[in-house]
Amino acid sequence: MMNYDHAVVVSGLTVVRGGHIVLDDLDLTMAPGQITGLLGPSGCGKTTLIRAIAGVQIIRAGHIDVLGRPAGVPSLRRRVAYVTQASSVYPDLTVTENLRYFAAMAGVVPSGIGRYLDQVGLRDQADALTGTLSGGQRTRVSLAAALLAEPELLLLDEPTVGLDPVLRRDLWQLFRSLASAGRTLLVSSHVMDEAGRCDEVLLLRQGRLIAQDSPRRLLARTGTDDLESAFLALAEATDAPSGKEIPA
Ligand SMILES: Nc1ncnc2c1ncn2[C@@H]1O[C@H](COP(=O)(O)OP(=O)(O)OP(=O)(O)O)[C@@H](O)[C@H]1O
Repeated sequence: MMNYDHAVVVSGLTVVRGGHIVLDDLDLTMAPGQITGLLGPSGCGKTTLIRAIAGVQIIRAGHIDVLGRPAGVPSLRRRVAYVTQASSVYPDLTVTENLRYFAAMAGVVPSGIGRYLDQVGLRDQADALTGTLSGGQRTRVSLAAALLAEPELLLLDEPTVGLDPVLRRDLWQLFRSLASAGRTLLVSSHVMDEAGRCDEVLLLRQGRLIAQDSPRRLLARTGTDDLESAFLALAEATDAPSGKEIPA
C-alpha cells in the first residue's frame, strides 16, 4: 500500500487569503502510519493547511506531495479523506441513509455500515434523522462517511470539538487503531492535551510552524511538564529570537 517515505511533504508553502499571508513558507513532513497533531490557537491557519493538503486551497508558493503525488490530483480523491469542521452530511436523511449514500458515491458495498457506526459510537442513532443530532454527533457521521472508502490519509479538522471526555477518548482510540492498521492521520485541535495522544505534533502560530516534534521531545526541549507550557515557551522563543534559545 505504501510506496512513499512520507505520507505528506510540504515545502515552502505560502498561502494568502483576504490579502493576508495566512501560511508563511511552511516546511513539514508527515510519516505514514502515524497520527500527526496540528495544534495552535484559533485563526493560526490550521484549516488552511488542511485545505492545502487536501488540494482545495489556492496556494501562493510552494509544493505539497501527498501519498507520493501532487496534492489535489484526481487519483488521490479516494485515497484521501477530508472531514471538515462543518458537517457535510445531509440533515434530511437518517444516519444509515447518509452512510448508504456515501458508500454508493465511494463505490463501496454498503454491507459493513454497522461496523462504521460502531467505530464512531453511533449505533444507537442509526435511524435518527441526521439533522436532529448534536454537532458532535454530526461530525461523527461525517467521519464514518469518510472511513467507508478506507482512505490511506485522513485529514480531520477539529473532530473532537464539543465532545464529552468519554467520546473524545473513544475517538482517539479509533484514531490510534486506524494508525496501527497503517493509515496516516492529521488531526487538528486547539486543545493542547490532545497533542499528547499524537506521535508527532505540528505547532502552528500566526501562519508559521514553530515546532514539529514528538510530544516527549517537545517537553524535553522546553523543560516543561505539559504541552501547554511547551507551546508558550516555544511561542516566546519565536517572539524574541535574541532571547532564550530552544534547541531543535
Ligand atoms: N475565506 C477567507 N477569506 C479571507 N481570510 C480567511 C478566509 N478564511 C480564513 N481566513 C483567515 O485565514 C486565517 C487562518 O484561518 P484558518 O481557518 O486556517 O485558522 P484555524 O487555525 O483553522 O482557526 P480555527 O481554529 O478558528 O478554525 C485567519 O486569519 C482567517 O481570518
